[in-house]
Amino acid sequence: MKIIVDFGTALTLTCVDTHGEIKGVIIAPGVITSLNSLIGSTAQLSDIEMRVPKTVLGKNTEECMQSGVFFGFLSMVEGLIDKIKEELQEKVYVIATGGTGHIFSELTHKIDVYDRYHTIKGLRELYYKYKQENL
Ligand SMILES: Nc1ncnc2c1ncn2[C@@H]1O[C@H](COP(=O)(O)OP(=O)(O)O)[C@@H](O)[C@H]1O
Ligand SMILES: CC(C)(COP(=O)(O)O)[C@@H](O)C(=O)NCCC(=O)O
Repeated sequence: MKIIVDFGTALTLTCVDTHGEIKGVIIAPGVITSLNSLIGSTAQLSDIEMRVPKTVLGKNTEECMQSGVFFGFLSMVEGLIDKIKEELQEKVYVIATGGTGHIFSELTHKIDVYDRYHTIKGLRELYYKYKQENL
């Protein structure tokens, strides 16, 4: 079983079995989408440097927001991976991709590999599959 965690505009977790069949999907707001929404919905919170803070407890507004963004989303992803494992009772191999995926893959052992071009590779596979079938 594989889980593909896509850190894009949306944060999606797609679970695929060994036959390539989709077992189910989770869609949540993406990291930057969520941060932009927070900034846009408040008067005093402005943009932050995209940096992982040293401690989970922030001592100024920027560190507090960095903690929420990085450790918050990290905990969500780790928690969701565990919940999928629990539900399926199977070992899973976790692949991360998408805009901010490289940052999160370095923060957890629950992600096995970061593949920046995973979605594009999938589209290429589909292109050749259907091209062959239509010949
Ligand atoms: N190198 C990067 N570092 C940090 N954030 C990025 C980077 N590249 C893209 N993003 C953010 O990731 C999101 C887009 O994700 P991406 O995987 O590129 O596309 P899609 O939304 O189509 O899956 C946007 O919110 C964008 O701001
Ligand atoms: C969940 C998504 C917004 C993710 O988009 P992404 O972050 O990859 O750009 C996109 O895959 C989507 O619009 N899915 C729709 C699925 C449906 O309507 O069933």
